[in-house]
Amino acid sequence: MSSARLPPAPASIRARFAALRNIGPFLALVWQASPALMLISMLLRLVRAVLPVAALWIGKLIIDEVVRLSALPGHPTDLSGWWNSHALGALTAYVLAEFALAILSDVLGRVVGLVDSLLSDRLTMSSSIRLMEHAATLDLEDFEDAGFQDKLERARRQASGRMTLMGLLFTQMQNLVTVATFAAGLVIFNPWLILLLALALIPAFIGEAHFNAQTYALDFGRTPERRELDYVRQTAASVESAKEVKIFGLNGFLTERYRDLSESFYTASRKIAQARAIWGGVLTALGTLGYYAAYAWIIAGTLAGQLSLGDLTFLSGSFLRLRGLLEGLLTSFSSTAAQALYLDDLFSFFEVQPEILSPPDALPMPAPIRQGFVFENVGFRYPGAERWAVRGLNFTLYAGETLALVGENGAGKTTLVKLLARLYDPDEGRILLDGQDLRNYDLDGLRGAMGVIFQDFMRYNLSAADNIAVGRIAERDNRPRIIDAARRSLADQVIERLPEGYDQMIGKRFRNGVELSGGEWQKLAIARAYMRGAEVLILDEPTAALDARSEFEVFQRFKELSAGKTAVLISHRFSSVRMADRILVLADGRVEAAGTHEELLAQSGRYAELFELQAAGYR
Ligand SMILES: Nc1ncnc2c1ncn2[C@@H]1O[C@H](COP(=O)(O)OP(=O)(O)OP(=O)(O)O)[C@@H](O)[C@H]1O
Repeated sequence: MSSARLPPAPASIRARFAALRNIGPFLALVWQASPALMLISMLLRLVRAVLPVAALWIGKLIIDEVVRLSALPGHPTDLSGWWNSHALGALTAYVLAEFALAILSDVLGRVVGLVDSLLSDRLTMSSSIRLMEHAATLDLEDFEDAGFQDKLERARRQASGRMTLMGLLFTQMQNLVTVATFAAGLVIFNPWLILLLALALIPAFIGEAHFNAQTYALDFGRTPERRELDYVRQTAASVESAKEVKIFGLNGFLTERYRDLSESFYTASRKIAQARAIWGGVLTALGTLGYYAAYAWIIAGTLAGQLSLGDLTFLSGSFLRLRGLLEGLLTSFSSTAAQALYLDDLFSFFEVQPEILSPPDALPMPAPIRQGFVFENVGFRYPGAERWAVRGLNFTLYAGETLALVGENGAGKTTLVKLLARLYDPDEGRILLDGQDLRNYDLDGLRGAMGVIFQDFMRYNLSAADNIAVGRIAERDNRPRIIDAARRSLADQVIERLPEGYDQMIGKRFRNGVELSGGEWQKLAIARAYMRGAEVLILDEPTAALDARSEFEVFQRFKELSAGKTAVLISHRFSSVRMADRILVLADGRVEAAGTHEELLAQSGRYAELFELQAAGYR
């Protein structure tokens, strides 16, 4: 939790400009989201960019024409007189043109808004999908790492929340073109004035850049706390936690924790906001000074007769707009750099690469498996852990046998299963499958041939049918296969009682969802193993909540139905374990003993001791 362990936040202004390198890849991302929309947005903005200078120029022509007409000797004094004089042709044309420009600008504004919002939706969608797709390729080890979780969290926020960057960039490009057109007009009168204006704005720009960097550093350094904040808020009010929160009266504790965390957030960001407001005010005043110096020059020029009244309005209008535009450009340039820093998170997430991969010339998964799996001196330590979870593990899982794993909590049973499914690779030794290292096989093929139901299996808030179909999602529409799997795992009896049967939404998260008991959930989960139809079936204690009769039946069927398949089952109930062909007793990450139920009892070791303990409980 300490922020001291975090890498230093890139708060310097140099780092912020370095982050601008992300703009290119970002625009590529926008382009991939929808080339057509991006092109339309750019073109429309280009047209919109030149409209302000055109409108101002026509305004100047109108004023000069009015001044010229009113200076004509013996000119009419009322509107009908003017109308009949036929002298208003040019003026009428100017006014109509100005009107048409105003309408065009409004219409373009709306269309650009629409196109941008569509494009931004597509961008959110495509980057979220890319994020999900990339996350799916990464290792389990990555997900169990807190630093990775922080990175994922920041990338997720970037994918959905930071899409303002797109609008910001596009508007900046449009404003740049507008600035160029105004500047081109002004350069004719006096180029030094533009320089004056630009110089006056630089301090405000540096100020903005500085405070944006501080805000980012704050956000960056506090990602772990923010995750905790979200976690506390969710725990205080979620279906999963409501029971315990009520019974243990945790509400006050959680609210207090939330308050403490968010108070410190608030204090830190208030400090930055206050400093930004004060400094921003002072530095902007400098910019205003530059503007009025230029304004004074224009007025003096008009009084001296060097500039017409139309020139005066055009120039002062241009200056006013230019000042606003330059100020906007400089500050938004700085916030673009800030947003680009956040992009670092997204792109650096995309750079994380999985380590558990298929080799280039991967072996196909053998079907059927002929010899089985051989663990040769296998050792594994979880990342960052001091203790070995398993070490010096030597045993064979023969093809076609049903092997039970027993051992006390933390003995390494689940770890062994994770190694078998290559969710992790061993740090020492190797696992052979039919004589070849497991790492030489095609990873998708290997995982596809395994059906593992973990003790902490997922409770999907999906329909009953889909909860089973996840075992082999490609067969989701194969209802007979789903029903068959349910029958084998005894889940059919649970589903029969649901008001909408297989189409019943399960879980309390969505409307019309029905909650199941722990044991009923387990029967659904076990059906996934049958749905999978895999060659290697592994049940890692997903039966703990089943009543004694159900567990007996489930394992009895499991034994029958997995005939000819390689199967591993983990259970703390000896009545189930004894059905296995062979039993491995694990202790402290090693195989302590192996044999059939009878053989192990005869050895009078840990197995016999644990069996006796359980049996005594029933006498
Ligand atoms: N993700 C993890 N990160 C770090 N250590 C872990 C992780 N999972 C398990 N361990 C550690 O590895 C050891 C073996 O755990 P494992 O889950 O394999 O035990 P188990 O025999 O399945 O226990 P149980 O009967 O309680 O399910 C334990 O000491 C545990 O603390």
